[in-house]
Amino acid sequence: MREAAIETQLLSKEYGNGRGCRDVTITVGKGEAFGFLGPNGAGKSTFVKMLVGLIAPSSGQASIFGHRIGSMEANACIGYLPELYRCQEWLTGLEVLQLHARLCRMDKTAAQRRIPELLEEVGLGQRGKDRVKHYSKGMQQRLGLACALINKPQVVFLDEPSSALDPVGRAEVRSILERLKAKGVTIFLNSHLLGDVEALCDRMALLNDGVILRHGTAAELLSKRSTWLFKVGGCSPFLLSWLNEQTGFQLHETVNQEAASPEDESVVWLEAELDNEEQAGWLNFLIIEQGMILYEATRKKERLEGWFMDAVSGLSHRGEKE
Ligand SMILES: Nc1ncnc2c1ncn2[C@@H]1O[C@H](COP(=O)(O)OP(=O)(O)OP(=O)(O)O)[C@@H](O)[C@H]1O
Repeated sequence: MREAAIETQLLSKEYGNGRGCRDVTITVGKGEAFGFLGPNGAGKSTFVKMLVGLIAPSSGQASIFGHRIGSMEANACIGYLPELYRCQEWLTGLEVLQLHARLCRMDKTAAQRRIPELLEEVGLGQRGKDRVKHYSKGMQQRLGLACALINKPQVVFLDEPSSALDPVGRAEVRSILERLKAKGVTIFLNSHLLGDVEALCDRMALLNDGVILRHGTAAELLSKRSTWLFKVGGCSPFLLSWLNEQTGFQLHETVNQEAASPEDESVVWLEAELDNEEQAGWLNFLIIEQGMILYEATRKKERLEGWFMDAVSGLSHRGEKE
């Protein structure tokens, strides 16, 4: 077990209106990228604000590298990019970073060395002397990231770092985060971009209505469901219902988005949700045994998106009520 970077024990925040988050217990290992997911109003920002010392918990405990959250020692280890970050538009990128370096009480010479390297790191190497008001949203967001990284934090908390960015901006932020992770920085990522979370994060938790519903690695969370596709020739409605009667798998005809439609009308794609490979093997056997042709059997990669929708559908969540 690797050293814990973030540890929380029944951490709760209850605002005057009863909202917030409740009894959150998680551990994030050093160097790990942890994704914090949840619908609007689930309590993700509230949780991060407690960890970075901006709001006081109502109950519970938490530490960053063993230091109590909100303490000078804990704050010295962290970087934070808040949601909808705005910097002073009248300053240049360079000046914004100088300001943050001063706020971190960085030594002047160290700051002089660090700032150009950081601007380079976030792809603003040529634009440091331009005023922020002339930056695109993507550039402002990358400058925000640079501010969060000024003190070479061991842990960075990023609250929706890619919201409001176009696909190019998102890809840029994602590659900065990948480089940070490769350097061993612990990343705590609040995001609605499930593709980014799936690609970057080692583990993730799903928060709804202030409580954690599930947590684990993507493989652990997604392993329970898997959709299989079978390309079958010579299938008829009679054979399809026979297969369903035999197996109870609710096999049905579908369109495979990732493959061209079969030219021959007697060839179809069949889809079923299966628990394991044995069930797929059994279906392969029955298809062939009944004289059909099995061209292909493939497992569709489950996207986190589908899992997220399933996990929160039918549940009340606070975003709906607002
Ligand atoms: N200062 C506050 N006072 C009262 N209620 C608050 C306060 N801040 C947040 N809330 C409420 O607490 C709940 C959790 O809010 P929070 O911003 O933490 O959710 P979130 O998961 O980050 O949402 P989003 O994805 O929309 O940013 C919401 O119902 C919100 O309205």
